[in-house]
Amino acid sequence: MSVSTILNVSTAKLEQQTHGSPGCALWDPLELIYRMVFQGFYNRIHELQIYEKQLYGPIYRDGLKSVSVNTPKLLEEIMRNDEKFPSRGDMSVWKDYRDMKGVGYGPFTEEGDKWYNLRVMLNKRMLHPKDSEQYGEVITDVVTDFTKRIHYLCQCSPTGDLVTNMANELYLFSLEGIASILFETRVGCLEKEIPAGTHDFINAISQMFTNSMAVFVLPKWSRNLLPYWGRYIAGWDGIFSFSKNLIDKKMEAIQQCVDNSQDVKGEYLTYLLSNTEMSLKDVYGSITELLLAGVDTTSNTLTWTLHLLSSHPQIQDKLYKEGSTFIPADRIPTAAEITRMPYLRAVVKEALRYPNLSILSKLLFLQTSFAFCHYAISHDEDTFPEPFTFKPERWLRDGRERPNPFGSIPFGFGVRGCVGRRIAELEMYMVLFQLIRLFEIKPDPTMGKVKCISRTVLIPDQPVNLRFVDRRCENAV
Ligand code: HEM
Repeated sequence: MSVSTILNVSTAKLEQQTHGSPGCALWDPLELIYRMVFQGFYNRIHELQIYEKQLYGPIYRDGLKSVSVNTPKLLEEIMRNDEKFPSRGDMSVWKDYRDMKGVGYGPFTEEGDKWYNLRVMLNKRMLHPKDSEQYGEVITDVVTDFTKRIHYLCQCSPTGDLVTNMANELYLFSLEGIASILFETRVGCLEKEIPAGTHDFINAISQMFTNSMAVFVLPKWSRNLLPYWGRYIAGWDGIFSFSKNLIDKKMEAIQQCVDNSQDVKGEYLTYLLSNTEMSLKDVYGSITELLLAGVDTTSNTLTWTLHLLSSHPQIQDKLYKEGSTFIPADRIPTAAEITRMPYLRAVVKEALRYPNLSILSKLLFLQTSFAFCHYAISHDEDTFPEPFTFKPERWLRDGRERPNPFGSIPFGFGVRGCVGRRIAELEMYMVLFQLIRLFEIKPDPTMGKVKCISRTVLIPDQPVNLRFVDRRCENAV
């Protein structure tokens, strides 16, 4: 059955048509529990998608009553019919905190025309490919500090070149990067001693996320009986108080300039704070949600990319050669230059497809809840020959046939797509360029084979350690 057929029938008709017709299974919620618990798919949701595709075909009604879609063509057909105000699934537990404390909504929690108006303002200076160029210098400073930290960590390691738990280091890098753009100030994540306020903020984010699943699944009446809700609220309190403090400081600085008749200079936060259509409450809500969206996503992608590069030395070599050809060794590339490096772009695009950050997304469309199985889609054999091989070349624009773009949409698509895409890409290109220029990255021989496990995103099943062999020492030998 094609998606257009589905879009043209009512939900009731869909029930009839999917029940028992070939390729369209309507399976029981109990089957889902069986798959998760007894077949062990609990932390391998991505593999479950491939398994179900083989069983039920490209489109079927799943045990949660959503219509699951798992080919690029069908995904494209639905996405291109998207509504003006697409809905982001259930964000009620995030909204509960904001309603309770009278805090503003941001792009994740806002809906309908309010969401649309917010996005119109947030997109400016962020979403256009050229917009990220203004953040080049800020990111270069963060990258420079990060490479110093890598040198320092290597020196502290017994072999002189090992960094353990890269995900943790890249989390600090991503938080410092996005915070320095959003707050227009550094927050000290890459210092040897992380400042206490920043440390508390990192703990608050972790506390909020750790308790959110329990808060989401447990009934509301249990909130005052069990500890999760209290911890979840305390997490959010810590997150908002950190953001508010930095935004208020910026506001004071702007006010001082205005009082002294000086020009107000600044970037994103200054623009939002000076925007008369945005209340201070909107700014607190939006900046906080942008911040949360921009840390794990970027750091997880970087962890996978570096792991893949360490296990594919030929690809790493090509990347190094591209960098040396494009930019002289004594110069750091500008944001405009780095976004023009085809192989670097292809490596990041392939890393975003291959372990695949976002495995599942939901969309409510014409009263039908769709579940897009991104892992199955981005491993579709017709679109990606050898889908389980890391092959950046498939994305090069050198005359070869390129895959259907809907085969991999790591940043989403359309008006509700990722607002931070250009910033994330710039951060990733910059830090990868510098790391590959300075080091040859090798796997830690004591580690076993790294597999993917599914949480909200796909993460490695063990801490990823890497060896950073200084290219200057190598060349000297
Ligand atoms: C590798 C890094 C990143 C990836 C893979 C990623 C991916 C995504 C995806 C898949 C969505 C959902 C899109 C949809 O529903 O169609 C999204 C939404 C969003 N992202 Fe990102 N993101 C990344 C980095 C960032 C950064 C750095 C920021 C902040 C500057 C950010 C801010 C947001 C926001 C605010 C939304 C919600 C948009 C809305 O609902 O209007 N993301 N992102």
